Amino acid sequence: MLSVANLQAAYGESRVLFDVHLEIADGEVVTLMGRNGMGKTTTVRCIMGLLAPQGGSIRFEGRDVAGLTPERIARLGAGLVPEGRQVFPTLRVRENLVATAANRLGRADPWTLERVYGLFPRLKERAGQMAGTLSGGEQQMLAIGRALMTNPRLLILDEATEGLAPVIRREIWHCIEHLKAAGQSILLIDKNLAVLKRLADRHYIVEKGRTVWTGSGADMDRDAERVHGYVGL
Ligand SMILES: Nc1ncnc2c1ncn2[C@@H]1O[C@H](COP(=O)(O)OP(=O)(O)OP(=O)(O)O)[C@@H](O)[C@H]1O
Repeated sequence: MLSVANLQAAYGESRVLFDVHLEIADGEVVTLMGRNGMGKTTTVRCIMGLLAPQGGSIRFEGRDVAGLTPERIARLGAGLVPEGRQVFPTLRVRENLVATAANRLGRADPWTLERVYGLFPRLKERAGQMAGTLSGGEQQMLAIGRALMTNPRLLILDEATEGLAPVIRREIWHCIEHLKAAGQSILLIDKNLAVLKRLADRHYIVEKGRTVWTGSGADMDRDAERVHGYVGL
């Protein structure tokens, strides 16, 4: 469903991505790992159309999407949970969720408010609360719920659990497991190697703007020293 090859990108004069590649098939959960500043968010920004790539290709659902607007790419079925959540702070929880509902046509089982509340009962309890007053973990749940309301074919989570309390992290991981079991394709960025290894089908590691390693969790165990070096453990 997603195929990124030889992706190159820059901020002004400063080249950041040199050769990133990654593939996600239907229903797969794939991770993108690497130390801070190695190019994970920039890769996501290119996939979502938030930054125009300087070279390489990005194919999503069989189409070349490099250079399309973020709106077009979102409509093709890419849903992003951005780093830092970015919920609408002055809208209520319920309003945040309905504000982005889309892509329902032709979906056998579209996401609804009730389904999101079923996944995250805390959001139901706080449906009338301003999103800006939620805890960090609740905001992350809301950001995930908001992305799901667009019925994405591919859900992308940038820093899925960063800065969250352990109990909330567990809830987020549980939710991702649930989505995976339901066949949702997911691109996951996070630093929790142990959980990612268990949860994801395959992994990609970027180092200074290049994909330097790819493999399964079992490959990771076999190649532990190199992998730990790349992810900074
Ligand atoms: N808006 C920007 N303007 C200039 N340089 C940027 C900008 N955003 C990111 N960079 C630089 O691009 C490089 C890659 O950053 P990116 O955010 O993609 O890394 P990352 O792997 O997602 O890291 P982190 O885990 O810290 O988010 C870094 O050197 C960063 O300083």
